Amino acid sequence: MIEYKKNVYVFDHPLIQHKLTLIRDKNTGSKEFRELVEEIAMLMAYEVTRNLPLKEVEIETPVGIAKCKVISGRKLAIVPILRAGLGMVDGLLRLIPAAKVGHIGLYRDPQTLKPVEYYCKLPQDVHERDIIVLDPMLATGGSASAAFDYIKKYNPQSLKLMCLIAAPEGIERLTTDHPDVEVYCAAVDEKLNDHGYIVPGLGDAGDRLFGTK
Ligand SMILES: O=P(O)(O)OC[C@H]1O[C@H](OP(=O)(O)OP(=O)(O)O)[C@H](O)[C@@H]1O
Ligand SMILES: O=c1cc[nH]c(=O)[nH]1
Ligand SMILES: [Mg+2]
Repeated sequence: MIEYKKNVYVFDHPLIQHKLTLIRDKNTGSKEFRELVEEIAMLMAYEVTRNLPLKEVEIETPVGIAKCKVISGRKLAIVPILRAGLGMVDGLLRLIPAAKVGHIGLYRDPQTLKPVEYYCKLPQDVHERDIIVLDPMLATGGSASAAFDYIKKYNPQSLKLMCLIAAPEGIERLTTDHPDVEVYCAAVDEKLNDHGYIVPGLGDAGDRLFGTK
């Protein structure tokens, strides 16, 4: 894991990088794209949960008593930004099946590039939870910033963003608006184009996941 700047980390694990290359390819179809996004999210979850606190417990094996470790009562919630964030949810739930799932519906207006909110539903006890927001693309950063504005009203324990590809512009915006949020991504690309798309990126993540367009 590389520290890109304070609170921004890039996962350089070979499996993550290999799978990211496959989803960037314009010839990768929706079925394979979906499977790969889920797999990358699962691999990223493995790294993101590295510092979860453990506590000691005693259990009885068939042979004797063992002092072992279990995760000590941290409560997690994952919050995909619709639509594209949905593609990452199952990857996280495979490793953290007890996590609650909130949803934030935002789409980016193609003209203004500003996020438009259309749905929000979070777990009731957000204030007790560590939150991981999921969205494959951090472009201008407007959508992620709006999502954290919303979630912060509920005073969660901590905030993380997991994305696949980030633009430098999005990182700048998010770390300025929300310096307390830890950002995890698999790549920081070159720039945004005139339509606010990440270059070289992977295109429109939502459309590629769901086969729209
Ligand atoms: O950083 P930003 O400039 O805000 O752009 C990133 C947002 O754009 C995409 O969503 P989109 O608006 O395409 O909606 P969709 O997921 O429904 O396709 C993407 O999934 C992010 O949510
Ligand atoms: O490159 C981009 C930018 C925003 N949303 C996407 O899906 N892709
Ligand atoms: Mg989209």
